[in-house]
Amino acid sequence: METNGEVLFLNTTTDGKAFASKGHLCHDDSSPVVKAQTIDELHSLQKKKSVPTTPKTHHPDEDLQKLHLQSISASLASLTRETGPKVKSVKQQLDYLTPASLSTSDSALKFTHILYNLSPAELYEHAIKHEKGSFITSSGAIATLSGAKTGRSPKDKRVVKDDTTAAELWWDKGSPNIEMDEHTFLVNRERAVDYLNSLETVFVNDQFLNWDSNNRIKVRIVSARAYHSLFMHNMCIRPTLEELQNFGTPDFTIYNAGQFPCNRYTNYMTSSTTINLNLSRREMVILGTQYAGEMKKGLFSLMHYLMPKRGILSLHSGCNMGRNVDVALFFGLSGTGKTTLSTDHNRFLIGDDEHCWSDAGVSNIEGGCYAKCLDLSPEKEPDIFNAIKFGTVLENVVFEEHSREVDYADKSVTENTRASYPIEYIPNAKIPCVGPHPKNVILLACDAFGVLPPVSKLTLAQTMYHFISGYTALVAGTEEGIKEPQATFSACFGAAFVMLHPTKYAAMLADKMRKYGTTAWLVNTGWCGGRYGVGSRIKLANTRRLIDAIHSGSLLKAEYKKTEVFGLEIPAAVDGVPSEILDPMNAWDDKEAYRETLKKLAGLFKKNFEVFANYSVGGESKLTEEILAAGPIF
Ligand SMILES: Nc1ncnc2c1ncn2[C@@H]1O[C@H](COP(=O)(O)OP(=O)(O)OP(=O)(O)O)[C@@H](O)[C@H]1O
Ligand SMILES: O=C([O-])CC(=O)C(=O)O
Ligand SMILES: [Ca+2]
Ligand SMILES: [Mn+2]
Repeated sequence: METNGEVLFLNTTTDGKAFASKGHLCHDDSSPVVKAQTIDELHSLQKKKSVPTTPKTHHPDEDLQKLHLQSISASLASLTRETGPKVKSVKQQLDYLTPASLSTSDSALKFTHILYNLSPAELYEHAIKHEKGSFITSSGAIATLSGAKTGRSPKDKRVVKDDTTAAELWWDKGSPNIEMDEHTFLVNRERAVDYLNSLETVFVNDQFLNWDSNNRIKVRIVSARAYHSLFMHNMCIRPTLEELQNFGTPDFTIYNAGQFPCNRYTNYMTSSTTINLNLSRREMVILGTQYAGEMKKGLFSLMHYLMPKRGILSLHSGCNMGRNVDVALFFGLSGTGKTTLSTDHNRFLIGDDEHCWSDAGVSNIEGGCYAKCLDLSPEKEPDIFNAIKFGTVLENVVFEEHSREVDYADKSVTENTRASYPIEYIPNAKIPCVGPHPKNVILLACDAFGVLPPVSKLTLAQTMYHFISGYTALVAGTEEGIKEPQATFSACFGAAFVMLHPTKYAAMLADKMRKYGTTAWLVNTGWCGGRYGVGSRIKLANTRRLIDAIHSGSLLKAEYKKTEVFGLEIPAAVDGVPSEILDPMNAWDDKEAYRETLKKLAGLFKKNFEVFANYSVGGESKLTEEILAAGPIF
């Protein structure tokens, strides 16, 4: 208990009264006393004053901070139709807060305590105290339950169709953008805001998207759960104290009232869950689902709208970089290996799921990763396993009651168990998360039919064909209701998030690949030696070796032959990989079954592509013809 070089002792006098004496060493074995007169004082010593967070103790900026939080609270309470809560100058804030400006309902008068950009430790405490199902696991990560929904609800997504978006967005068959009108959006917004406002406390995160500083987007997330606030703390880019003080008005605001349902009798609603995007108001509303991935992918949809307007391609892809500054992008639908394969101990991680490709190179949109945890092991995925520590959010995992050891094989809650952690939890993360133009583009498909080769080289037209097709076979339930493997086509390897017509993104990709001389590959991370149920999933170690050969450039030098039907160029040999798996025809015992399955899959590709046959890619009829010809021929 040494302070300022002085020591305090508690001595007891003969009459039993305690007094503090200064400096006198007396050989008494009673321990030194704390420098506090009361319990409250003692507790106040435990915490050092800090910024930025909810002001609890006085510091010079207290008044300003208080006003800042009050203005957020007031904008929640107010029934204004403003574009989200605005942070104003002190003078404006004072005007804003005069009683005359508040309407007279009780909810408008209520002060909702704003917990602003809390730290992971503070959020842990809130979650553990107030949110059932929150526990500290043995590695220090916080385990949480996302409630009834353990995956996204794409059928419940609605996008406001107004004069601008009617013309700009993709609305046709196959589009993820199901329309709603402005009025209904406001009805749902009011419902979410009223719910949030009825709470004693709400969490507010002010953060950034996109490591490309010229194209950074400021987002505000208003949520009811510490789990949601910590998830977004991990997933978005965390501002420095200085950046936070100069944050100003957000470019986009999410109102997450996920515990509270929407009213099913509201127009356009088909269930009690709804995720609403209003691009003109720059707002998003979530009702009836607590699955945190809705916020992450809602913001990704926003980027899929904003970035192409600036000539920047937004991509559902992972990204890493070698020591030779060679960048690779990993495209693929959910569960195909973007996170697993971009997290590579021998390379620098730029990001695992969402990127931008501009004239300056690539940049990660996010500040964190979101890894699938089912069957996670320290042997196969050491970097991800070790990232699951204090600060990491573990969703829907099962753990041993006493030791709190997580059992990653247990899918009692869901197959879509997840870990969300800040990107710097991966030891070789490249920070800032930006890199030069990609040398390789790897299209990942988890082929449950087992007929696509483990690796093949693509022509530009084939790349476009497979990019627009976006094939995989979903295995786990990232999307509500999908439990069995099933062939899926999802344009741009993420149709659930595109806002514009897929050919717009495809044309930009073709353009950039040509300009920067990027080579593309198709990698099957799925089945081998037979379809699901007969063959087995390609060993992760083998996929990693194939990808190593792409990165090193050695695969470019291999001898190639063309496969039947899909016309894919497959290598005869790859270092360290059994050659018999490289040609799926060899890997299957039953050749007849192989040919039949191959044709079946080719038919599914063809049928899926019909809707795109009438679109020209980037207004180039030549490229469009080439793309159509690059599909399966049978
Ligand atoms: N050969 C393989 N290649 C890649 N992943 C494999 C392979 N075999 C098994 N897996 C497993 O498949 C899963 C791939 O999931 P991953 O988190 O990388 O998906 P993702 O593409 O990032 O999806 P999302 O967009 O939903 O985050 C991991 O659990 C990984 O362990
Ligand atoms: O959004 C999610 O729930 C997980 C994810 O990354 C995806 O589905 O692509
Ligand atoms: Ca991922
Ligand atoms: Mn994803």
